[in-house]
Amino acid sequence: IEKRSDRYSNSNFKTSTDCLSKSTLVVPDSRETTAEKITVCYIYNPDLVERSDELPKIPMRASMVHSLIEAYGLLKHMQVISPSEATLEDMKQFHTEDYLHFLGKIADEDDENFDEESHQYGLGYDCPVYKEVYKLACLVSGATLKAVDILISSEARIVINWFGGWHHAKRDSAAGLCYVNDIVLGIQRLRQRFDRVLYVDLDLHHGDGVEDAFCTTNKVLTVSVHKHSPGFFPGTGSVTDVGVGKGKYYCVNIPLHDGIKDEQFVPLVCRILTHVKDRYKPEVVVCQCGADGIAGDPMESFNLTPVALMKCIYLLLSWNLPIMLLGGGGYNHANTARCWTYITGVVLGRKLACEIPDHKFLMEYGPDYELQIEVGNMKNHNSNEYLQRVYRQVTENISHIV
Ligand SMILES: O=C(CCc1ccccc1NC(=O)c1cccc(C(F)(F)F)c1)NO
Ligand SMILES: [Zn+2]
Repeated sequence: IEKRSDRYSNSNFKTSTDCLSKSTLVVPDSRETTAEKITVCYIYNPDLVERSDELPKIPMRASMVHSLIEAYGLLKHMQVISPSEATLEDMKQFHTEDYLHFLGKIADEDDENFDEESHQYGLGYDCPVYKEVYKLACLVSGATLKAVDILISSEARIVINWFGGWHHAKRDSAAGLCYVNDIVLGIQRLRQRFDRVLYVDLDLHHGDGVEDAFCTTNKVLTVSVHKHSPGFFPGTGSVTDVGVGKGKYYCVNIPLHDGIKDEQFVPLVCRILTHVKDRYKPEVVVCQCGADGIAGDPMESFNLTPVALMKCIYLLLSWNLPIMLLGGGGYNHANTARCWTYITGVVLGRKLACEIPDHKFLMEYGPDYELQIEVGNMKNHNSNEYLQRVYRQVTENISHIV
């Protein structure tokens, strides 16, 4: 029986010239083990995907992610769990009644123009108003809450919800394409069972909605690594942003500039996460795996490959704590599907073929039709001196964690 500490142990962390990139993690094919002892739950149902497909700015992305995971034959190695919709009561644990009622009103009344009211709830250009938005909010929140229930009941210790991770939403408004903050709702519920929650945000953007929700408490430690440049959304998340009151030093921000590559990103993030683990001793981990920092994303910011995200997640998995993996940004839909499918494969300890298998969306993966993503070659504005300075400031902040 393969133990989790074996599957994700560093000794297993072999790199090899696999198709994904020159240094790729190759874990022993789990067929070698007599039986998979590690249960991985995958949150999915057709409604959740259909509604997520309707999200403005990422049309059909959810279907592409799920279809690629299915095409690689990974569903049979996971417990596929169908979530129910969150209730108004569930969402009121974070969001205001006014905001939720407004979302609900959009669904009920027809083409009444909500223009003036919309803006006070952050709806409009960045977060377009659309009829089914309340339904989406219930499904997405329900999915993450279901994932949390699985961790709380110890049914599994690894749960994946690629349809969640909407880290910008505020208690009384939508923001940055996020209509409901499923992550905050999930962490609030985790706190009913776990004393110390670690939140890690790997998305290109600062996880401001989650940080704001927990910046005054030491019961949730948020770590966000993100692009931090003048005028880049949301603009928060500087290294001096450490939290307030009892939460002071329990917000960790790793601000980066354009062009960072795996080789700089992985050591910086993994060293910081290791310091955080040693000092904070979290009991459960939530990781937002936004893929808009991957090379080829229209955000055109970072030069990461999926291997970078995978190596950070692999470190988190090696801690042998209950963990929830969530989606997030990612606007090159094929690359986002490639990234999250690759991560799903690694979590399962399965090597994936380089060739994208034939499936409904195969044409989206041309012209190479490969799982690998070419390393980006945008100019790197992160000097080693800059990264050293950030690392020193962050570790100095972390040293105050008791
Ligand atoms: O990815 C995000 C939110 C990104 C965002 C924040 C605020 C306003 C708009 C956006 N999203 C975009 O700008 C966006 C979304 C989809 C596709 C594009 C594209 F133009 F880069 F393709 C851009 N958070 O993790
Ligand atoms: Zn993002």
